[in-house]
Amino acid sequence: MSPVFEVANLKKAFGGLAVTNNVSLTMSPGDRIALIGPNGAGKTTFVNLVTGNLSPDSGEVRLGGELVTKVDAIGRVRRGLVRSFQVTRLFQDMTPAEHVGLAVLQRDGKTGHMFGNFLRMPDVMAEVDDLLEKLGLAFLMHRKVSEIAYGQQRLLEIAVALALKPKVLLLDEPAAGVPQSDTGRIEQALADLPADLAVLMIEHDMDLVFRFARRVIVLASGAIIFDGLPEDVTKDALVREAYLGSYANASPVA
Ligand SMILES: Nc1ncnc2c1ncn2[C@@H]1O[C@H](COP(=O)(O)OP(=O)(O)OP(=O)(O)O)[C@@H](O)[C@H]1O
Repeated sequence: MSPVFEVANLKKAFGGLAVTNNVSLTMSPGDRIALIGPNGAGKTTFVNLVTGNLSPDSGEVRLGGELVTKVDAIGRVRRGLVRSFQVTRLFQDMTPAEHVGLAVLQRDGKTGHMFGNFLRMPDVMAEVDDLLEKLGLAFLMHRKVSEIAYGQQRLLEIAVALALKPKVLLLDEPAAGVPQSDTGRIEQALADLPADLAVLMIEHDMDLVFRFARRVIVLASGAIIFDGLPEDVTKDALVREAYLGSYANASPVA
């Protein structure tokens, strides 16, 4: 299958510190990849570089074969590279329906309607209903974000990302901060993501990594030190050394 996303020899340094050190990877439709690494390994910087929120010092990023290294973040979203919307970027006074509706309009280049009553547009509302229903949020679609639980806000991030119809979805710790009682809903949402979507998830929770990922990439000091199957990652000597044993006792779930 031809790759949907390619990163080649990406480099970024802050001052003298190489934070992204010659990173290359490819993703195909349907991939389920977990990107892990110790604190400060460079995971967030990598995501910022590929989404266009930071400029690399050198290297290339391609989406669907097209070189996008010089394309801005919005242009990359239009081409199908979407990062999960962060809770901190949700508007507390807006409703889930308004968030997802705006994402649908943005995707279709109809932001001129943003201040009209787009919630009366049947085609927009059909998509809003459908997505919020799938994520179990339909019952509170007209409540303010400030009134809904944190776990529901994290599900809303996923709904907003999906409204943009991504080909590649980057998820930054989708269950972080969610009470244990609500993580099942997030995991279900991850399991229900479209089969042909390529997903890369940054995650510290190794139980979630082993349940979600079919491939694991380990970043340490800005470089990829492992790219392979989940069942092999904890056996890898370089990975064990990078974590100094902190994850080495975790075991993959069959
Ligand atoms: N804008 C910046 N200027 C200078 N140094 C930075 C900047 N952004 C990140 N760094 C440094 O780059 C390194 C990698 O940071 P990054 O946030 O990408 O790591 P991470 O793997 O996402 O960490 P964590 O798991 O703790 O979120 C760290 O040493 C960090 O201090």
